[in-house]
Amino acid sequence: MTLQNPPVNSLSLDFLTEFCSALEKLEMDKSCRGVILTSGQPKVFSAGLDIMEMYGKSPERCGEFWRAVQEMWLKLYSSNMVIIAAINGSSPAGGCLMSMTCDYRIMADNPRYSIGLNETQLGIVAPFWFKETMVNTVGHRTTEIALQLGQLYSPTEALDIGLVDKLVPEDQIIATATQTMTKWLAVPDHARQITKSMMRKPTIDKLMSKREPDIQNFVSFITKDPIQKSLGLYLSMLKKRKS
Ligand SMILES: CCCCCCCCCCCC/C=C/CC(=O)SCCNC(=O)CCNC(=O)[C@H](O)C(C)(C)COP(=O)(O)OP(=O)(O)OC[C@H]1O[C@@H](n2cnc3c(N)ncnc32)[C@H](O)[C@@H]1OP(=O)(O)O
Repeated sequence: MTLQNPPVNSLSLDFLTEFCSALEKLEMDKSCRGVILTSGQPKVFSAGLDIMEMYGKSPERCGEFWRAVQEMWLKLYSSNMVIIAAINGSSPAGGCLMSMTCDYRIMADNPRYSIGLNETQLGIVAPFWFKETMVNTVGHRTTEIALQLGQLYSPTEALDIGLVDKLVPEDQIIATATQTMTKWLAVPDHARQITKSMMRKPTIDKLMSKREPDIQNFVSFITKDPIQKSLGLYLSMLKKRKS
């Protein structure tokens, strides 16, 4: 699957809805056992959640958006397919979350790229299921540091902490992902799927049982004046950086 939402594959409500529907089709297609997730945009895997969806929007619209973010995470994290992230660009925040739901992460070895959960840098807080996905990936202590600082890691640093599994030159990323897929698909599906579910079920069940309160929390948090102000400042910083 190639992410195509120019310019930076930000995860808008429309994009998330389309992504989930495409993933569901593949999930139901018994001939499809694995997916390589990559970006069709230069330099960026995904810029994370579309900040415009969280800025100046009505509570109803924010709720709808958050349900779509949850759905994307649930579909990816609980997928029966092998999902390999071919991270061919920067992957902050929601982009990092998306990568962490995959079974294996291969990143382009380019020091200009970065990956991590940088929410605190925007004045917002990564929800518990973002946090738990990171704990499940890199462990508790590393997550504690990463989340409080809102740290973005270079590919080499990300490899060091186990946030990605392999670095390769960018032009070899799909070939490496394909070779890796062959290895993963050599394992009998049922045994691998039950094992994957055993590892991830507690985190998935936790969100499933708290979906509605999690939406309420998000809406009440994101629509608060100081949070809106932080997001506004962050947006203007992003725009200014260009000029
Ligand atoms: C008890 C406590 C309870 C607590 C409850 C908590 C519940 C609430 C939790 C709330 C959590 C919300 C979670 C959010 C997670 C997210 O994903 S937030 C998004 C974070 N993303 C970022 O910080 C990335 C920002 N972007 C960049 O760093 C760069 O754009 C890039 C490195 C990805 C790419 O750089 P470059 O190629 O140089 O492109 P740019 O020129 O910067 O960008 C082009 C264009 O796109 C716009 N843009 C970039 N990112 C985003 C985005 N995420 N959303 C929307 N738009 C984006 C950028 O402004 C440029 O626009 P213009 O061309 O200038 O119009």
